[in-house]
Amino acid sequence: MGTIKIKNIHKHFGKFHALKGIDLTIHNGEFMTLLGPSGCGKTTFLRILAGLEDPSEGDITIDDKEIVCVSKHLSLPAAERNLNLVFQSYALWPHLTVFENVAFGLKIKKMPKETIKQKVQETLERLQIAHLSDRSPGELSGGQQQRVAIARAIVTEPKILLLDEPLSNLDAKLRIEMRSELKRLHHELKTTIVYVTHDQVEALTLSTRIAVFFEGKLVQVDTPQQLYKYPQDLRVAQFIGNPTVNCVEAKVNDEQMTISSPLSSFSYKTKIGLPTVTLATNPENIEIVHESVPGAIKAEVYSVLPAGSETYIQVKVPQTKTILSIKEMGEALYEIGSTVWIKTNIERLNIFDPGSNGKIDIQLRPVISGQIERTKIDLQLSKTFSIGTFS
Ligand SMILES: Nc1ncnc2c1ncn2[C@@H]1O[C@H](COP(=O)(O)OP(=O)(O)OP(=O)(O)O)[C@@H](O)[C@H]1O
Repeated sequence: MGTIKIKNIHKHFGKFHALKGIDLTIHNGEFMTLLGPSGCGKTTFLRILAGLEDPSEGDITIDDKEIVCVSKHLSLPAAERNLNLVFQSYALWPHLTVFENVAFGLKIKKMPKETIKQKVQETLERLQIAHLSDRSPGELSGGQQQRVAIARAIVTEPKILLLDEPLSNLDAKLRIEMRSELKRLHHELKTTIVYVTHDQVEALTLSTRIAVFFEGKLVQVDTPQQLYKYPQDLRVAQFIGNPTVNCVEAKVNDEQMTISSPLSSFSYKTKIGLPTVTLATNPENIEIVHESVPGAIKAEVYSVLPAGSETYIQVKVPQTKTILSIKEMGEALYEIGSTVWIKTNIERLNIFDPGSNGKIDIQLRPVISGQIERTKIDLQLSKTFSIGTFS
């Protein structure tokens, strides 16, 4: 078991309010990633979980056992929390061999020699480093050292594993390799993992859920799929996705219940009460079409970036100078400067209040004019939108 319940955690460093009331439940066996830009408070939060830092306010329980309760002046020492922490810098003991590094925690627990030998051997094999058993850390590559650090953390079978940017010192190829190793390990061990990163691809690929931090606050906790498709905050939308999400300002006409933007124009059912909103959509939700079909907008190809299995295309919407990113699978051949037509899937459009960054949940109605010059246009029929004609 390894369920962590965190209630109303605050952390002040002098006058600086680093964590501002964090509430989060991490379920047993979850791979929970703490994601956010540099300085948002992820590491501080992890250090509080680990017992390396005390919060200024709040409670933490692990499997209903209180480990932190500031009002009762309670904070269990790190060693009594049944968790292990792996740092970004592997922090291996340089004078000990790989075997001795991994065996250390078991020796402290005074396990019999034979049991230690067997457990260490099993763990080294699991991480595919058994052949390096007699080497010292100085004789290992960065990736091998990282595996030793992880082996050392899991050999004692902690309920909870805390990982602080464990892959950030590895090169791009090794990072990808280690990502799948970590995912496989989590699947096999079923340990609760709390993982800190500022790399959104790492978060999306590894996690069962992601907790996104901004400026000391938890902004959204969701599965990677939900977070990517339905960000609840504009900052989350802008942080997740590669290439980054397309954001455009759109004018709201509450009298006519219409929103017009360089991306798409449509009507809605309930008043918004704001003069402008921000529309956000991921690059794969915009399609390049080669003629002026209903709902399409004229644009000019600005750049074409082939990336092997996919192609990133940027287009400029002439009247507005807006540049949009589009992702197409496979090889896409477009001439820079040529005219294309683009069509946005409005079902995959998220709408935000640019003031608060919060998501606006409004019921959208059909595209009323796909073109910047408003011409009479037939509306598309989709399962959620009704048919009609606007002029
Ligand atoms: N001991 C400290 N004293 C004062 N301020 C601190 C201390 N530790 C952290 N901070 C501040 O608290 C904020 C959060 O820091 P933290 O290390 O948790 O951020 P982070 O999200 O992990 O960033 P990064 O990804 O760069 O590691 C930062 O503004 C940092 O400067």
